[in-house]
Amino acid sequence: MRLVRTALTIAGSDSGGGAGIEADLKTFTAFGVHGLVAITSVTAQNTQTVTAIHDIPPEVVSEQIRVVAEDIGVDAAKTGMLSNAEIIKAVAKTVKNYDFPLVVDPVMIAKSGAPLLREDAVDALIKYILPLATLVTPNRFEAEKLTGMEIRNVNDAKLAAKKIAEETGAKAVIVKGGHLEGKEAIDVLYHNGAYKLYRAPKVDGCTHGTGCSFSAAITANLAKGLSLEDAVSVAKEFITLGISTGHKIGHGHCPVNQSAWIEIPAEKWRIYEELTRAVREFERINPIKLIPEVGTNFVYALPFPYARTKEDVAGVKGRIVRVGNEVRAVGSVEFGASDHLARAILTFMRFYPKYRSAINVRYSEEIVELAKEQGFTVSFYDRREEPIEVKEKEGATIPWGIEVAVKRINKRPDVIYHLGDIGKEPMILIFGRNPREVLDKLRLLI
Ligand SMILES: Nc1ncnc2c1ncn2[C@@H]1O[C@H](COP(=O)(O)OP(=O)(O)OP(=O)(O)O)[C@@H](O)[C@H]1O
Ligand SMILES: Cc1ncc(COP(=O)(O)O)c(N)n1
Repeated sequence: MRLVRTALTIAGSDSGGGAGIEADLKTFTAFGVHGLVAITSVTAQNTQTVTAIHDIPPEVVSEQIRVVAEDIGVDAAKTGMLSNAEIIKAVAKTVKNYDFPLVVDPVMIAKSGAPLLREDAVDALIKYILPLATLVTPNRFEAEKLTGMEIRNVNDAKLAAKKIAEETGAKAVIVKGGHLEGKEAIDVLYHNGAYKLYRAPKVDGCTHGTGCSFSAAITANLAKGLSLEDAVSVAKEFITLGISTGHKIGHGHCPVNQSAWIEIPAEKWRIYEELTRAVREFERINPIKLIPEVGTNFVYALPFPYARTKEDVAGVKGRIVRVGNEVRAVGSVEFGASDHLARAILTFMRFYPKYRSAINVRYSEEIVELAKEQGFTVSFYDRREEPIEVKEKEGATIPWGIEVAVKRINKRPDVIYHLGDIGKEPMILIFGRNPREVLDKLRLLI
């Protein structure tokens, strides 16, 4: 028996790696599904434009489907850019020979505005492909084209989803809300005579390849045996994360980040292990004199572009404190466990993204002097110079202070200190790329 699930994408290639089969394969990988491909068309494309389209002969498209289906087996498939009526007919004829679920993303126009389906092929799509669909995933404009209706809101989307299902014989339809007005991206699923809404906050980010990646995520999860409703739920979470964490590459619409889905959990585990080890080492060093009244924290943030809020920064729950003659971590390493130091590292990372770890220790003039003698770059901020509007804003002091200290010198600081204020203990912060580097610097100060 084959243990790994497989998903097939029948779609066009995007040389920019943002949409099409490239997006589909990355998405399949993110879900641990083995990806198979049948390329329909090769596009010369970047984030701004499509400059050339070379369609693959229909019999070659069919043959790609046949060979993988017969040798490897297909657990679920999707279609993307089908380009012309001949390819559509060939794909329909071939997929009919198999009984895998088929997700149809009725791709018509690229984000950049280029047509990806010939005008005269829309009828063929409706006639030959949609009746075979387990699910059709039109966006607002595609749903308008398929129904002839105008879609402005969720109610219109509901009517359109039902109309497409009833008129084409598709088993289910989801009208996507990425292009509808409003603060939320609401997708409307019509399946078995009932509606289900999928909601997510509309995020500012990278949207090239959203439709491809969303339908590929549904396909991967159908291949893994999830119900249609559950597969859509996971895909919705996946696409929202992918849009918000997209790398801003190119000069047009930047692409969805499919790897965030696996990279973030993998990085979190690595961070947890490294920081836990470093905290144990810190306890072993037992630097009693370095522990401030408020305790020490030791933090390690997710890499760029994933470090955004304190929940993306690991720290020690309850901090590290003095217990008699010993230095002890109160709780274990957790994401979201630090507030102050998390804000400090997030600000530092805006200037030096590779410097993801920090520790705070008791202030003393000797340590600042020792740091300078060791050749560390030292900077500071003065809480008494904090502007009133910053003082009044909850949680704004530390980001302000770190920014002031970083900008004070034109070199990356290893150490930043402040002398405190009324009711605020003075403090020294040590920065490094990782907890090991922070500990190495700290050792030189003992
Ligand atoms: N800015 C956004 N924030 C959150 N979710 C979004 C955003 N834009 C689109 N989505 C979601 O992404 C998925 C794809 O929807 P969209 O309407 O963008 O598809 P599409 O237009 O077919 O994409 P493409 O243009 O890549 O083909 C849907 O779940 C949609 O709700
Ligand atoms: C080969 C191919 N397939 C699909 C899309 C649609 O994606 P988008 O609308 O995000 O550009 C594309 N641009 N290129």
